Amino acid sequence: MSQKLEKQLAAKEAIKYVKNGMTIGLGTGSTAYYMLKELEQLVLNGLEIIGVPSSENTKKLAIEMGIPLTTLDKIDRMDIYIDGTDEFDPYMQLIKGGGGALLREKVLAHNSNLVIIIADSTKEVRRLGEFKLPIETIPFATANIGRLLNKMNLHPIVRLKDGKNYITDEGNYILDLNILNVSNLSVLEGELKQIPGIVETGLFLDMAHKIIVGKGDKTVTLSR
Ligand SMILES: O=C[C@H](O)[C@H](O)[C@H](O)COP(=O)(O)O
Repeated sequence: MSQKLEKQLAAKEAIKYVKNGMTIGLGTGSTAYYMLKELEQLVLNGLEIIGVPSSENTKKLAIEMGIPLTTLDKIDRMDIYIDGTDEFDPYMQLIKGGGGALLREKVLAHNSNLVIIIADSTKEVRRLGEFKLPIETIPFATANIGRLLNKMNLHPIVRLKDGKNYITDEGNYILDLNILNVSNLSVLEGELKQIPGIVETGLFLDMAHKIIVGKGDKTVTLSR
């Protein structure tokens, strides 16, 4: 079964949690795209929901699909947040940010009553870290932070796009870190968040309430 079908199945399952009148945080990426397609259909069929997009890209797609939108400054909390992930482990911990949207995604997930992660089966790992950990840094401090993280053996790589620094929706840069040798990820999260100029990390620890995984022609749901 293809990854595409597994993503679609996971998205269809996640959408079952969406009810009339809900406010929904809309994730970013190729898996979240299928969730948007499901919502597009529900909205066409008369369901009344409001989405809060986690990126300019998702905002554009949602507008094209006719999904009503609002912004975080106009609401208190979201009923549900639905998004993909780059990796998840058996303890439901995640690495996100492969698409560079980690900062707004983490803000929305933090402000949602139910966080549902959708994934194809390739995203499942025994231990996080095959995928490099993205962190978002302010341009002013990125080179300095890079040198510091090198000394911490995290081998930072500045993310590029078309030969230039990749720029996030918040105008920041991304460093991708090798965390394979890190034994305690919550300690690492604390250390990174204490470095001025690091705005956010792609470690989503204890944030996912459900992970819906497409596996072949079925889905498996992990719940916290
Ligand atoms: O920044 C991007 C997000 O964290 C995505 O949810 C993540 O990269 C997974 O993307 P995809 O569903 O395309 O694999």
